[in-house]
Amino acid sequence: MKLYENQMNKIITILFTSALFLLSCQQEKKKEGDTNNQNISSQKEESTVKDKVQNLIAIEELADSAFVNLRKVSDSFQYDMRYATDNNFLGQKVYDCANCWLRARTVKALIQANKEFVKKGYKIQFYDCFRPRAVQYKMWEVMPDARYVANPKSGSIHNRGDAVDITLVNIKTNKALDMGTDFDYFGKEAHYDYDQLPAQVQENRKLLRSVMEANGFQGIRTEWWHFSFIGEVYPISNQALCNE
Ligand SMILES: C[C@@H](N)C(=O)N[C@H](C)C(=O)O
Ligand SMILES: [Zn+2]
Repeated sequence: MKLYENQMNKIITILFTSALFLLSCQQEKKKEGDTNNQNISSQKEESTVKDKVQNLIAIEELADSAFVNLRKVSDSFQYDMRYATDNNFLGQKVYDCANCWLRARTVKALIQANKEFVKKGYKIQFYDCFRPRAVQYKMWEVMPDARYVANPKSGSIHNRGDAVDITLVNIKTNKALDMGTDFDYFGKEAHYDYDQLPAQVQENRKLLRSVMEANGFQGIRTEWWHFSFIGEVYPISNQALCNE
């Protein structure tokens, strides 16, 4: 009887130990699986980031006069391309595509300016970049006043790919800073030197202008949003807005 009990105990112990062993093997396999899944998903994330960086054009390698689609070079900017909508002073959509085309030298300077804004918690939002001359003619028909629209006969710096209409956006709230008027408000309140505005608005305008000037741009007195890159005046271009 004693012998039988001993043998039964041995069998139970062996069965129990084997069960434990099998269980721990299964858990180990599951852990391995989890780690593999984690590795695969982090590899995926890494390659998405890499693809993003690799897909961007290296601006440093381009000639200053080359035309660049800003979205292909950097993802650090924001866009509200008004002429590709009907929310503008013309009351109609005059661009088929909301691309921001500019000369490479202007893009380089904008990237530097934006880095300074980002350090302060803001980033550039574009209203307009390169503008076809045909649109300049349409604008002049509606607003034939050189304080607000450049005469299409001589052409705007926008038509040459070296001017931008911009504001600043708070990175945390994604809201545009208060500049006192909307973009393309053609009146004295939009003049850079108009001083009947809250101190904060005047500070916002100053911040925008000081960083842009420090990076090679020149503003105009009558529009707080307009900046031209200072340098050789390049010819008027026929760059197509809808190119990739
Ligand atoms: C129309 C306005 N956004 C603008 O850019 N005006 C300047 C003076 C221009 O046409 O060059
Ligand atoms: Zn402008």
